[in-house]
Amino acid sequence: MPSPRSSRERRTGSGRLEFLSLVSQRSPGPPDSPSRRRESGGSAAAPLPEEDCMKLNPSFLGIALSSLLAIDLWASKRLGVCAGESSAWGSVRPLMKVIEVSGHGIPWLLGTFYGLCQSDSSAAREVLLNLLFALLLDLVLVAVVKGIVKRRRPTHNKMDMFVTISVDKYSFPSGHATRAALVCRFVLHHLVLAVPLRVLVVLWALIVGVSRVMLGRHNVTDVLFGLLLGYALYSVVEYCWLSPLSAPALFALWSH
Ligand SMILES: CC(C)=CCC/C(C)=C/CC/C(C)=C/COP(=O)(O)O
Repeated sequence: MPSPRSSRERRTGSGRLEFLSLVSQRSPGPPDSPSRRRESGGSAAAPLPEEDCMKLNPSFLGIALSSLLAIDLWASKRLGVCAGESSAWGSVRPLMKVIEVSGHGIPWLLGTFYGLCQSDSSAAREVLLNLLFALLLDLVLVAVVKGIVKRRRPTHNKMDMFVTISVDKYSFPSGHATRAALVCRFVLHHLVLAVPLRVLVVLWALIVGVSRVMLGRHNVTDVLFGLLLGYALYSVVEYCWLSPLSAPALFALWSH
């Protein structure tokens, strides 16, 4: 009966044992070709491609991210209570859609542009011009991140949104959430409002965020990241603040 060792060892003329590597016994070809798989007979000795090894030994970060993703998908599905007319809170869907329009890019862009054309004080023009710049920057940033991440919207989402652009088939981050956080910080910094109104502005931003998940448009992490991104974006807008001194040509366009 041949010993198990004999299949992997060969005696040379000098009597020394020469170890044959399994790799050298295999036929040439790509590492994971069907012929190679057939020859190895699926035995445990065949080395795995590097990416498979990584799947078998996921890092702590990998496990944490997969768990977060699983919780995110589960929570988003449960919270998507207005995703359709027949959903648990389907009757609230029309109200959620009004909130959706209140955070949409078109009314904000058109409203700011209209205000800019109507304003007769240079201080108001400066604020509105910067708001317009902030809204455009937000649209571009969200489109770039959506295009890079390419995360699909939740499967329970009904794609019946008011005016979208091509990247809006993706969900990460929520454009409504970034805009709500950005506009909220902008308004709180540049408009003198009574405390109840300031509270209302913050509530509006939070409700816009929550409504994205309830409508089934987004997962929870899309909205949380969107709110953070919009919050951070306001700091960029403040840093790049346009004034008659820094952008005289732009202000000359709007002076009557
Ligand atoms: C000037 C210009 C290109 C305007 C485009 C305005 C527009 C269609 C914005 C899209 C707003 C939108 C539907 C964002 C998606 O929000 P999510 O919260 O669903 O990510």
